[in-house]
Amino acid sequence: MDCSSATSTTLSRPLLLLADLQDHDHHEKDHNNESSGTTTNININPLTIDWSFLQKQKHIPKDFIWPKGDLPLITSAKEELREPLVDLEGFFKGDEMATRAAAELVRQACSSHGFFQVINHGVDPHLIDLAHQHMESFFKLPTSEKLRARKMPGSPWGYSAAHAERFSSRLPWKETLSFGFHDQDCSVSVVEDYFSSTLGKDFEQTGMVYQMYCEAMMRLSLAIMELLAISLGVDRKYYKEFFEDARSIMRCNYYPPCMQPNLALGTGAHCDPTSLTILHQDQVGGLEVFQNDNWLSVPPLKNAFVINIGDTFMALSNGKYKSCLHRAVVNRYKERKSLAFFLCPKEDKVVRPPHELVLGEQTRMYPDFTWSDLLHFTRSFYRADSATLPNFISWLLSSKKPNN
Ligand SMILES: C=C1C[C@]23C[C@H]1CC[C@H]2[C@]1(C)CCC[C@@](C)(C(=O)O)[C@H]1[C@@H]3C(=O)O
Ligand SMILES: O=C(O)CCC(=O)C(=O)O
Ligand SMILES: [Fe+2]
Repeated sequence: MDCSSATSTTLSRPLLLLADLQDHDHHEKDHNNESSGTTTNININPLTIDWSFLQKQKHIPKDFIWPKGDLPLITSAKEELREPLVDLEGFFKGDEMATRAAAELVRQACSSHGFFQVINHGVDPHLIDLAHQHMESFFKLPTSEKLRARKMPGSPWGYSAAHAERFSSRLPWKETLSFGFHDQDCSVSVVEDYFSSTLGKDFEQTGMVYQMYCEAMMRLSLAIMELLAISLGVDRKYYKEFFEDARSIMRCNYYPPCMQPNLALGTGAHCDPTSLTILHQDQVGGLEVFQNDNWLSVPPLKNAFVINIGDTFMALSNGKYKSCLHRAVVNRYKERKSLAFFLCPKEDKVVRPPHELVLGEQTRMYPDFTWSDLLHFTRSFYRADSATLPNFISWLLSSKKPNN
């Protein structure tokens, strides 16, 4: 995308400042956080946030302050997650010995905390760079331009500033751009169509880049699904076939610098409700994983993808693999960006583990459910956090009770 052309069409930028607006009735009933330190008492305009204005303030608005128990102990130097790098080269070549070695690393990591990293993944490094460049260009646009892609009520896709259109406190210190991906109909490039229809001709190249990026993510996802099946000792096609008509979510995360990083969070502690996340972070650092009762930082590796197990795959593994608890912290000086591809099954597919994992005395850990039920739950009733799945199952079972 030629950024100058994008800015040349920029409308005269209306001064979109924080405005005192009636707080929206969000689906989340927030409890205002009692937090230490002076706060800027500005009502967040749910339609937009002027980050350049925000960053000039000495204190962050109260709605961005998280409860003490959620906050990073900024004073402690973060211990790094010592995570094996799973080399996929041998697996891609069909080398059985290398495949078994990779599967064993995956099994150990996923049985404990659902997180590993992969190298020699086969994704073109230039495509990854392009995806980062276009993400940078988009988030650097004037607010009025970004708002042309803003999430409309009822739609999961589009631009959001701090999810201020959904939540009224514990706002994440981030901007996001989310869109859907599937490759069932080869005649349609869903991502290209999304960018062209939402943002116009100037974003055709961006659409092409993210279409190619999502196609690469899909290929890698299916390869990892085969490796996960091997590591679990089940039919190596089971998960690949389950996800062949996947309807996935692509999300660009942009975390501006924050003047009070010890009071804010870029993304609060959570397990992804989805199945598998393939994340590429820039070189700034800020991703943390909860392991052995500790928050550990994940050092950025340019040639690696972060892979984490989500709630839906935990159910697909009958609880053998753990949904990874993670978060993103922010810092005072450097913006941070990450590309997150969330693999999701087709909405109406019943999430059920392969029979090999439910043999004999092994009971089912979770009832049957569909991804559309879980997605609806996170969009309408429950803000995804570290306990989404158990709360979802309670909600699902109670909604099925005959007297409901
Ligand atoms: C299905 C999804 C919901 C979220 C995006 C994908 C997978 C991760 C989820 C999320 C990032 C978990 C933390 C809270 C959340 C609201 C966020 O900070 O963005 C979640 C996403 C969402 O609901 O939009
Ligand atoms: O930005 C990151 O490093 C993590 C983002 C994340 O966990 C998410 O978007 O689900
Ligand atoms: Fe996540």
